[in-house]
Amino acid sequence: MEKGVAVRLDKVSFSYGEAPFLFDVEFAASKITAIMGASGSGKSTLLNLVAGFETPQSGRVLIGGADVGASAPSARPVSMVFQENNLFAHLSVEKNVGLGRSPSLGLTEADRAAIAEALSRVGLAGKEKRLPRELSGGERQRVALARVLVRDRPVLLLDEPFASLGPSLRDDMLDLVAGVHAERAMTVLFVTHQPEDARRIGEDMVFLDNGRVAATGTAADFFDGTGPEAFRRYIGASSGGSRDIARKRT
Ligand SMILES: Nc1ncnc2c1ncn2[C@@H]1O[C@H](COP(=O)(O)OP(=O)(O)OP(=O)(O)O)[C@@H](O)[C@H]1O
Repeated sequence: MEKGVAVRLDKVSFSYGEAPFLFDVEFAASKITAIMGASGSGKSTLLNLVAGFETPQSGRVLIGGADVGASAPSARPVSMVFQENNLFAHLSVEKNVGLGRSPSLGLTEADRAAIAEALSRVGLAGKEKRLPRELSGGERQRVALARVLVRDRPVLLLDEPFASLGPSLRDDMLDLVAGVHAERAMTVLFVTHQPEDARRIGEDMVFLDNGRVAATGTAADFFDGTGPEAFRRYIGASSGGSRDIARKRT
């Protein structure tokens, strides 16, 4: 099983035609880093640059020290889970997970065993033959996580994967991610709007503002009240202050 690897954006510049983004940041190997920032600050763009869905205008994306600039998304050592639309509607749960092993679904016995194990790990044993529409929103995200497990890449990109789920289900899913992370030690980049989610599983924090990295540090530092001023202002504005966040968890 592969261990996590550091992810570095080395002076990566990018633009959709308007205000430019400039990312110069390293995500530590085998850690869960929560990425926060106001809407439009560039969180999804940063993940898309790592995944290879967008191409830097200059600078380099390094994964485990290797420049992945020339690699297509499928060749990069990453898997990604989005807020929704992770699954193919016409394929069963089992096949959606199988795509993590083989894009053509040419599955070996060993692949099938890995798929069954992954589905069991995320609590979906017995639902292999269902179609995505026959699942709840939370179950669909479990299928996406099972696919991450069989894909077994050292970097996991999560783009608000549980944002549409209710709070208690969200906590269950976060605990599942934390459990999988404890087993696999992948490097996780976790985009979230929810300070309590970042606090629950985040070890490190990256705070974006206006297309740039405005602050980095440990989650403990960010949330104990001494974190960066810009971050305190952000969570103060979005959720009524950091002390409320501490309380919400208890
Ligand atoms: N495909 C695109 N074409 C043009 N502009 C885009 C595109 N995708 C994003 N943008 C713009 O780039 C900026 C950053 O978008 P991005 O999705 O990275 O922000 P975000 O921090 O993830 O926001 P949110 O929290 O709302 O998801 C926004 O101003 C957005 O409008």
